[in-house]
Amino acid sequence: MSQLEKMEVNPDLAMERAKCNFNIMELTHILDGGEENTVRRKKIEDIALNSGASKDAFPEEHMSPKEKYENAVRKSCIFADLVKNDFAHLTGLETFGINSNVIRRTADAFFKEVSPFLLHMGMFVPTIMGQCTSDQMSYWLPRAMAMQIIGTYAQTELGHGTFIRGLETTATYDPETEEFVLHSPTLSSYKWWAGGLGNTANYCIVVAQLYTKGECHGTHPFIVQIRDEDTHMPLPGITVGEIGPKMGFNTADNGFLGFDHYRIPRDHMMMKNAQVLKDGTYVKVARHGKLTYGTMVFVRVMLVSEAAFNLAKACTIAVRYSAIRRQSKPKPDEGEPQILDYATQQHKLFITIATAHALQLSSSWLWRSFSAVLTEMKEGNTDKLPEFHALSSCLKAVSTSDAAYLIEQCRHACGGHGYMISSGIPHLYNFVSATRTYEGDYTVLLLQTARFLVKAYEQAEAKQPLTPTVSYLKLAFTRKEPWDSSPAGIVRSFQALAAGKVSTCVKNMRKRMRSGLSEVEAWETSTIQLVSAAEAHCRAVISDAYKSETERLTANSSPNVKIVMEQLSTLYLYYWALERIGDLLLYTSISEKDIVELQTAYEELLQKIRPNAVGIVEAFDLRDELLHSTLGSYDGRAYERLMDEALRSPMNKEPINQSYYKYLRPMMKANL
Ligand SMILES: CCCCCCCC/C=C\CCCCCCCCCCCC(=O)SCCNC(=O)CCNC(=O)[C@H](O)C(C)(C)COP(=O)(O)OP(=O)(O)OC[C@H]1O[C@@H](n2cnc3c(N)ncnc32)[C@H](O)[C@@H]1OP(=O)(O)O
Ligand SMILES: Cc1cc2nc3c(=O)[nH]c(=O)nc-3n(C[C@H](O)[C@H](O)[C@H](O)COP(=O)(O)OP(=O)(O)OC[C@H]3O[C@@H](n4cnc5c(N)ncnc54)[C@H](O)[C@@H]3O)c2cc1C
Repeated sequence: MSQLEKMEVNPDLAMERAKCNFNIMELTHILDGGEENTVRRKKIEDIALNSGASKDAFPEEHMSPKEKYENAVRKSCIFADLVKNDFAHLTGLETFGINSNVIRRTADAFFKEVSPFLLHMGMFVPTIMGQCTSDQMSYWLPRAMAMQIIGTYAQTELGHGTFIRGLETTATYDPETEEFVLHSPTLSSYKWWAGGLGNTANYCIVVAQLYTKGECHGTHPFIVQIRDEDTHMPLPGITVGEIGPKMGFNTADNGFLGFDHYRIPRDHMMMKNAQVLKDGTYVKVARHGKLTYGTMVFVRVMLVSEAAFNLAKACTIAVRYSAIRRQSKPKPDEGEPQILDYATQQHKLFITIATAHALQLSSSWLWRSFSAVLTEMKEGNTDKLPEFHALSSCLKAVSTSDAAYLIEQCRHACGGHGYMISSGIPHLYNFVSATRTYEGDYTVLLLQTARFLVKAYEQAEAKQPLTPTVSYLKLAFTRKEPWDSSPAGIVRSFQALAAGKVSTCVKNMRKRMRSGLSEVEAWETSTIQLVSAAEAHCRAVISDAYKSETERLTANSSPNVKIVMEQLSTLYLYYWALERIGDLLLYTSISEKDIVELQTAYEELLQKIRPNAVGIVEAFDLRDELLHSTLGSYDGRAYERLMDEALRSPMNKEPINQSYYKYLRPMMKANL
């Protein structure tokens, strides 16, 4: 038995648990969306994690890139089998993986980085569901679900990721053979980045410019076989490989792909939204031109829950560690305090917890809106798509950006030990910082939201009706918002601030156009302010959703759980009001006295949250297997775990490394 298995819980952590004054499990149920969800999640975690299949005999950090990948494939196959045979019925979905936070969450115990199947589950299958006709779906979906084929999503090229209309891969229809000919005309047209493409996938969705009868109809998705189903050899006309080491995602075999006049059958074009008939006639089916971008919108919604989940992991690690770490001696007569007692540490960490709640609740709210929009779209009504695109774009941008910033803050909060891979935080940061870029870069997505806001502002100006998430824009045409420090008052101030910023942008653009700039130039020169306005809009949306979801979810909860949730949602509002003081001074009547009072109220709130901090993070109910952390484990034995990990390092397997004889000894002897 290792020394660790004999260890008891760290006494500081035991003391924190003893003083928690609310029912932790009740909060867990709320965060899980109900007690029955918690029960089902725990069952799934027990099946998957108690088997020990998620564990590595040898630490992954010490494997070569190739070994890491092979180990991730091995575990992906075990995990896929578990999902299919042991708990697919418990997720309530015939399909596995899709929209299932539980499966997503459980998978993290198996992969410190990511599974090479992530894109299969996260984009290949959803694109089949969203872009195929029912005939196509009944052919492809069962094969993909049963993992008879493994797919990925190859849209981005070396030369273009953001600007989809600029993609260069061509799919030219040949009516003679009823085939599309896929071709990569330039180096910059090579597909680049798709997860699982390097070595794992034998199929992929390729987004290419469709040509038929000599005319280009823009980008469309195609299902393309790239490797032999038996030998796995790349097929003739296909050049495929892996793109090399990255900051994170190193077990995802992100790949490149080129086509040399490669032929696929006509019906491998995904034909739900547009079709090419046998004779080459192009038929547009969808009522909205951007429905082929549907998978990206779906994944953007998913990424808001991803941000919340990874933030929950980071703050669980950092808060537990801050409870067991003692440092400095501010009072000479007393011992060293737990670092969690420092106000500055609370300032770093409690906003992280509050943001995890804010994003999780906003994400549930966003999923509900998404389901409603999907239902309407199935009935042929796409009226809500522009608003939903604007909403999902800004929420994806702001949630992933906030999560990356706050995970880094958690690393700072763990001092030097947070820099260790074994703390778990570097992996979280590397993963989440990529989510700020992929599926639409932060700035680019906020500018999409800004386009919608500017149009909505013009509607407000013309006294036309506004859609719900922007109805506050009418505040831009009223007097300065009076400052009110209640939660509802702060949400209103954030709305007034966003409305004021949108109004300033529009006025600046108009002024620039009057001075001779074209509309495009006026937009371009205003983009810094437009990004800021879209961020302010998103902050107002999150604050509003967080506040109202907290009220809804605590309507019948026990008093102490209600207090804890309200404290956190108020903390979120105070924190962002203090961060945006300059803007509030411009767009509300906030005074110097109000600001001083707000700062005091914020600091008092940190103290109120402090006694329950460990209990609050433990309500995320993250098992040690999911955290992969020496610093954040349930027993709080961080030092023993750090030492245990150090001793597992291959660098400590021999008392003298051979480089001593080869290099160090000759050098030192020569210098005698
Ligand atoms: C068994 C083991 C398995 C273990 C696994 C565990 C289980 C896994 C389960 C689930 C996991 C879930 C997690 C998922 C993670 C997935 C990982 C993903 C990895 C990364 C993948 C990628 O990155 S794929 C590539 C994504 N690329 C992008 O996002 C590109 C961004 N660019 C764009 O979106 C667009 O080009 C643009 C928005 C920037 C502009 O588009 P375009 O130039 O075409 O349009 P216009 O500027 O002309 O605009 C015209 C008009 O249309 C509006 N519009 C644009 N986009 C949309 C849209 N999507 N919807 C609606 N409307 C849109 C635009 O605003 C304009 O409107 P106007 O009214 O004219 O203003
Ligand atoms: C880990 C990871 C996994 C990925 N997986 C996949 C995958 O599976 N499949 C796939 O198809 N793709 C994938 N991608 C690609 C990803 O979707 C793109 O990298 C992303 O959309 C950003 O596009 P880009 O690289 O072209 O960035 P660029 O657009 O070149 O961005 C560079 C900079 O230019 C700025 N910029 C660009 N356009 C504008 C503009 N109009 N206005 C203002 N600023 C602008 C951006 O804000 C950014 O600061 C992945 C990427 C990563 C990092």
